[in-house]
Amino acid sequence: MRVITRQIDAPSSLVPLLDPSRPLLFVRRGEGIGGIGEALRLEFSGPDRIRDAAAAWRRIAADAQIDDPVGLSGSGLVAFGAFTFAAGSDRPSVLIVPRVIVGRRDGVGWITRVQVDEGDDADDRVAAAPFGPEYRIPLRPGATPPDRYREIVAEAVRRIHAGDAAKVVLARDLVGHIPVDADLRRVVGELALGYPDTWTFAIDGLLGSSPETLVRVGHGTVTARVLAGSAARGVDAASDQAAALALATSTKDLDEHRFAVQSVLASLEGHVRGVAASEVPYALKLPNLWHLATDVEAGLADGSSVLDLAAALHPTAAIAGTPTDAAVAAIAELEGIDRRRYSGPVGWIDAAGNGKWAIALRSAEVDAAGGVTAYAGAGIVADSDPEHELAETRLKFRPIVEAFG
Ligand SMILES: C=C(O[C@@H]1C=C(C(=O)O)C=C[C@H]1O)C(=O)O
Repeated sequence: MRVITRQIDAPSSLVPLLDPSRPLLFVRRGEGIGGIGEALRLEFSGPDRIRDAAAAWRRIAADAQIDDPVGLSGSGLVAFGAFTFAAGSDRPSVLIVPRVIVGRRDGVGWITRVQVDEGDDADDRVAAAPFGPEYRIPLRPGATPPDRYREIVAEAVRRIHAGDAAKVVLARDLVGHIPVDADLRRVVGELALGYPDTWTFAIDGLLGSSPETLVRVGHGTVTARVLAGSAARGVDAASDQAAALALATSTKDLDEHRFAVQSVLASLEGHVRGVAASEVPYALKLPNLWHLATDVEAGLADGSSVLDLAAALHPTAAIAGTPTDAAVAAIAELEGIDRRRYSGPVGWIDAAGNGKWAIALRSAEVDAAGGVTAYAGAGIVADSDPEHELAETRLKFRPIVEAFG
């Protein structure tokens, strides 16, 4: 592959530049990268899907000729990726190298062109195209309707009391249908506008706005943002403060959160040095929710790429549970849905192994026939209440329900 990056005037928004039916995007606060076309697409499956992708990418990156005078996070050769939550999903996990990548960071814009074969002329006209017709679709209960969700939460609580696991994250689904040729940039644009502090992504039909950073690597530094423990926002300033305070002092939520932080620290062990994480989590404010959050920072110790670390981290206790094997088995048995790429790693990696990966939450998968499946879940612990957990999933669906509606 020959890869050439050049500086351009920073585009005010990347979304209008993308392909309406196959947008590729990873942004936060208006900064990040978008992709057009596919120069290379690799698919992975099975228990080693992330590790296999990390190894394949190392070989591809080593062979590429890269001319990148811009040198910012996301410039040069980049692959976007989305991985399934489960090893046995019927969906593939993918790495996609676009033909053209556009980026924006610190007021600087750039364009990267990727040439695969000699004489292969990338169509380099990148222009904003007007959005297609408006559409608004409802998302309705899917394979796991609310009644069933209450039942499986109650069953998980019973199993936790019986000692099978300490925490199990259970999700349910909503389904809908968009018109043929619907412009997916509309949904992505809504998400980016409504949830600017989250990672807004669009990769291979997986669209969403996730507040949770699985892992980031850059300049030899590794960071993660662990979320677990949630509460509804208050209706006014006083009740909102009270909700945040109640969350930050709730034993149930602090327990749930501790499991998630411990799983991240244990997975990073051996790969990092000098780990810094706060003793107590803070309350992270989103438009729809409060979350307990812990930011983790460390130095990279072993030359791992961001995908190597994603492979080590996935699935964290934030989206699977504790202990991992028992939680994953309980999820497969109780949920009765294929999570596909929901709660899997989603993000990008560059030729040096740096990159940014989020956990695909607050998201939906759009298939080729226009079928939409959205997922949201909640961490179940010993004193979880089914009605409360159901209400929490409703709040977590809000970004995606509103973006499609
Ligand atoms: C499982 C989801 O979110 C995860 C579970 C949380 C919780 O149980 O409190 C909070 C944030 C995420 O780690 C989801 O959004 O679907």
